[in-house]
Amino acid sequence: MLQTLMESKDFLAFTLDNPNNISEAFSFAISDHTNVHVWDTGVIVFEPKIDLGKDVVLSSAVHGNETAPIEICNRLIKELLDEKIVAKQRTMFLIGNPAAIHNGTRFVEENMNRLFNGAHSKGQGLINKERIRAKNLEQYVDRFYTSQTDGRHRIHHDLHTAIRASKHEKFAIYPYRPGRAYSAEQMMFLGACGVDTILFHHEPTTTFSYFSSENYQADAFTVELGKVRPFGQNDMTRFIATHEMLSRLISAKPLELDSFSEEKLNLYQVCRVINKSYEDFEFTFANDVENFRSFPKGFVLAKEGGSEIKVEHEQEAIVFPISNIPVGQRAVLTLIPAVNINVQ
Ligand SMILES: O=C(O)CCC(=O)N[C@@H](CCC(=O)O)C(=O)O
Ligand SMILES: [Zn+2]
Repeated sequence: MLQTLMESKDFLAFTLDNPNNISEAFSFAISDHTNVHVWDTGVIVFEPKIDLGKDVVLSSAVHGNETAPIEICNRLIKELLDEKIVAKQRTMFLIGNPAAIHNGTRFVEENMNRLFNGAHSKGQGLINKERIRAKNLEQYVDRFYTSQTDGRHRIHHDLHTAIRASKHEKFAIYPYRPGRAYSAEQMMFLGACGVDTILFHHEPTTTFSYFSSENYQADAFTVELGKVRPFGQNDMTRFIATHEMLSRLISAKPLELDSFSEEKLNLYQVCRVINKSYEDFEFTFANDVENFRSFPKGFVLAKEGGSEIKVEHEQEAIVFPISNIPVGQRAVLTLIPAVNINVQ
């Protein structure tokens, strides 16, 4: 297996050749500076012999058809294996759902980004591969973060692309983190990646980024890097800044971040999570309405079960509208401008 990987240095191809598992974990060294461990299919850890105190998780393909993040991560892995860059921070890459990548779909049986923080084992339990994989991914994150002594800086960027086009092309969701201030430095890092818009979530979720944030106090984000496209159709020039900043992060090159100012970013707080309660749920607006489109008070956003769901604030912007989901799941988030955000 090592030979196959090192011939191509293409970890994505290696992962897709082994979509369910690998026969056994393996390790090797890059020159005398980095140990590399492949713990499972889609799971590769770079451990510098001397690191500078950060534990960085970069995950992609939690949704299998969101290809741009997979290409960005695969390029970084290749550059590390080729020694074009040298890791100076412990870094784990996770390719979340290889079977869904093969399928070219968001998921095979169940949306994996609703299965974290233990949700995989609730209800009917570990009944499908996505539930098992979500549980395993949690265990890899746990092993990666807890195998070190305390006091390290834990970071997790869970990289996605959105189904719809967005008024703000790149944006991040900052998971709910009661009692912890939001990090000015992390937000300016995202800004330097071209991610100029942050949504502050207001309640616990079952997403991968919330899992790392809540359980390991990681600076964790769901990062949306643009609109979903199949392999070969991403304009990789749109990700130059993101690639550059992630490369600097893991190789501990100067980040040269701007000082934080609310004016430099678009800051929204989640106002309402609207779940689908009836099978006949439907939006009133068209499929090509962009994320962050704002609607006035009283506007009917959706209809279901004979009633109307209306905008309640002066203006609410919508993000992630989706109606072909199971009853009980999130159909859309509404946003208002963020106020009184505790930033340090
Ligand atoms: O564009 C969409 O409708 C969905 C894009 C996507 O996968 N978003 C994530 C956001 C996770 C979060 O809220 O942190 C998701 O829905 O899982
Ligand atoms: Zn996604």
